[in-house]
Amino acid sequence: MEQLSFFAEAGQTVGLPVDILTYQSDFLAPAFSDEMLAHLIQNTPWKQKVVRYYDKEVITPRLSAWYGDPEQIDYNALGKSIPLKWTEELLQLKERVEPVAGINFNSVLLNYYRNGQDSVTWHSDNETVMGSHPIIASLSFGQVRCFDIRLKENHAEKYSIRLEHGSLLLMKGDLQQKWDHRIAKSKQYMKPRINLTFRRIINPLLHD
Ligand SMILES: O=C(O)CCC(=O)C(=O)O
Ligand SMILES: [Fe+2]
Repeated sequence: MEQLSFFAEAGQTVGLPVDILTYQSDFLAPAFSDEMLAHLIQNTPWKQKVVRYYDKEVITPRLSAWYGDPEQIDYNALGKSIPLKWTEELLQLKERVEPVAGINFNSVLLNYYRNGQDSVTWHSDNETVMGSHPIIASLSFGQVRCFDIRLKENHAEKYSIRLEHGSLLLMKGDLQQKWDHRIAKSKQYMKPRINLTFRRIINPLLHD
């Protein structure tokens, strides 16, 4: 089974299927990204989620936090947990990614991978509350980790992108419908990494 790797060279990502993913390695300046990484690690009320898998309770191998507009959206009615309110820093980042994504986001999920043992398993973000072809903007800070994708119907078709400090990955098109993605564990020494995925929850109450 062959695994292709796409490495960003001077802002160019060779061979990347651009209809589902676009990647910009140097989206945010390194000094700004350093500050943001330290700020987010320090000032986020990180939680380790427990999720039910059939009859088992599984502790997710990473920390997370969920921010959004609790006054605008009835998250409860949509089966989502109530988010924290936007911070200045998160709003600043939201404003940076929106013009590139071409949409406005109303929620962001933060993941904190403390070391190489932290990970997110194969999944797709295909919740109906985001519509069938969501655009999700993903900002990464800290340790470079590999973002793997594989076709749901043919696991042999897979690609990997190294998500760098200050990079922006846009997930779009068929990615959530036809592909799964993950951040695998690593046996190598890994420093902390923070990832932010900006999402647009479709609000039935506002008909948007
Ligand atoms: O950490 C990442 O780059 C991806 C996170 C992710 O897939 C998610 O939060 O749904
Ligand atoms: Fe995801």
